[in-house]
Amino acid sequence: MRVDIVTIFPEFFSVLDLSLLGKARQSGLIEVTAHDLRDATHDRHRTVDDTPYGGGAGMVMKPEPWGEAIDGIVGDGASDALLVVPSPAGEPFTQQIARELAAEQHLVFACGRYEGIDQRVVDHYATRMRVRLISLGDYVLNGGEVAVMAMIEAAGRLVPGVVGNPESLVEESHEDGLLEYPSYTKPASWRGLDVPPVLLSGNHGAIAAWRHEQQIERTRRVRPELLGE
Ligand SMILES: N#Cc1c(-c2ccc3ccn(Cc4ccncc4)c3c2)n[nH]c1N
Repeated sequence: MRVDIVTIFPEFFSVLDLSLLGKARQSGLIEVTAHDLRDATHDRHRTVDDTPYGGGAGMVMKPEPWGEAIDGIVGDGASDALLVVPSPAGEPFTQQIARELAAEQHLVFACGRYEGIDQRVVDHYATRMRVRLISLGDYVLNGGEVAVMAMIEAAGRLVPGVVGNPESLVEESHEDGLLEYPSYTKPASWRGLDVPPVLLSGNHGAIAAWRHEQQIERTRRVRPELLGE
């Protein structure tokens, strides 16, 4: 998988050199490149924003630098890459979307700032490639970088070979539509709190049943809508 990120804060993504995704990059499973949008400007102040047509507070990101930056990644014609634009107006990011992103060969993320990116950037690239506006959640961030970091981590860990033991991906929250069961490790008793005895029983059938019941109970308590309730 190739991942290109366009942002005015490319250094924000240096953290992707660490941990699991760092290993995936070193092994060539995932190639991540952060591009500085200001490298696609040509004025002395490296301007990427301007006042909004129609008035209003804040600034809007100019279309020209975005056009030059994204063309520099996908060329100037049609592209099979998927352009992902984090936006408060986007579709809610879910595990299913993470799976869909993980199946892509080439992802291009456009990280906006200020009040967002001139709409014509999305409109233009929608004529040349698939474009998805995706929201991290129903709260307001100052830009797209945090959202893109979450999307890259959520999708990257699903890319075959990135996670050592694929089994560990199966029993996670949201993977089967339920929240995950509680986990325990040694010691068997800690500050007067004991590990549920069934987990020490060695009875794998009873353990699986208990874990599933815990998933249902936790999902009903915390996220009843996932059960259609
Ligand atoms: N994904 C996602 C997001 C964002 C988000 C994403 C990109 C940009 C670019 C600029 N801003 C700032 C802004 C713009 C317009 N309205 C309010 C704030 C962004 C916010 N906020 N909340 C989310 N869940």
